[in-house]
Amino acid sequence: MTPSAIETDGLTKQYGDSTALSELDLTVERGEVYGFLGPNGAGKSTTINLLLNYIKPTAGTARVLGHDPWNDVVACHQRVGICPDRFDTYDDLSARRHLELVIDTKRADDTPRSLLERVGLVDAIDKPAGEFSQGMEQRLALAMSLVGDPDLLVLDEPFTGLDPHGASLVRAVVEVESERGATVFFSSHVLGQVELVCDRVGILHRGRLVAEGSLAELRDRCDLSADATIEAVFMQLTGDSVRTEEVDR
Ligand SMILES: Nc1ncnc2c1ncn2[C@@H]1O[C@H](COP(=O)(O)OP(=O)(O)OP(=O)(O)O)[C@@H](O)[C@H]1O
Repeated sequence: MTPSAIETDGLTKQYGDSTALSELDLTVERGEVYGFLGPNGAGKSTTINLLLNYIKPTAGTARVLGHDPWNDVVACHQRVGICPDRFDTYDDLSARRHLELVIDTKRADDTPRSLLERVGLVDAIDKPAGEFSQGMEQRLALAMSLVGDPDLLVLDEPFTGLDPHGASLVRAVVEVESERGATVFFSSHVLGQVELVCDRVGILHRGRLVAEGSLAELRDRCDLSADATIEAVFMQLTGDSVRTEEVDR
């Protein structure tokens, strides 16, 4: 049986007395587009950083494409495309060179030009990244995440800093990747965009997963009408009255 794209069991991260993530049980199936939502400080980046072995858990386990991210990191990263929330470019290197480095590392056969075409950055192919705007850096990071047709794309806040053209382009990339069979897992505060692309969303609040499901399922859970926006669902589930110990799937 093919393992799930992401599976966590009791995943927990403490910083001193403060709990950034508490006993997260999460399963993202292959081919899903999963939106990971939550207010500032909810634990979204902590979860992503744990899954990518950027930080170690205090407790719990995780599997990424069937691999243990802490003991099998090379196998994990080989088939995962990562678009981080903060991306530091090498100022003197061009977009082309950034992509060549990732293509070499992943032993992929993409070309920088074809990747940059997908993110609308081909005109800047030979420009030093130090001259890029924030949105251009974001597009370059997205192009780098697509190298080698990853089985799992992990996008941390992919819509941040993008104009409406850029946001539409990210959605198109997600759709193409999903049609290709890739799993897409992303965090976002841009709820309108999430609504347009996700099969399922999970909502984190104060380090706990408080709800998970399709938008229709979450509307039902919140007793909201069929035309309620994801923002209305989000506001209800992350209000102070929510009982964070309950996870409703
Ligand atoms: N290195 C650290 N040391 C101490 N506390 C940390 C550290 N990193 C994160 N935290 C805390 O962990 C909690 C979760 O942070 P995290 O960055 O995962 O939230 P987030 O949901 O990604 O937030 P945002 O939407 O603002 O990016 C916050 O309370 C944050 O202050």
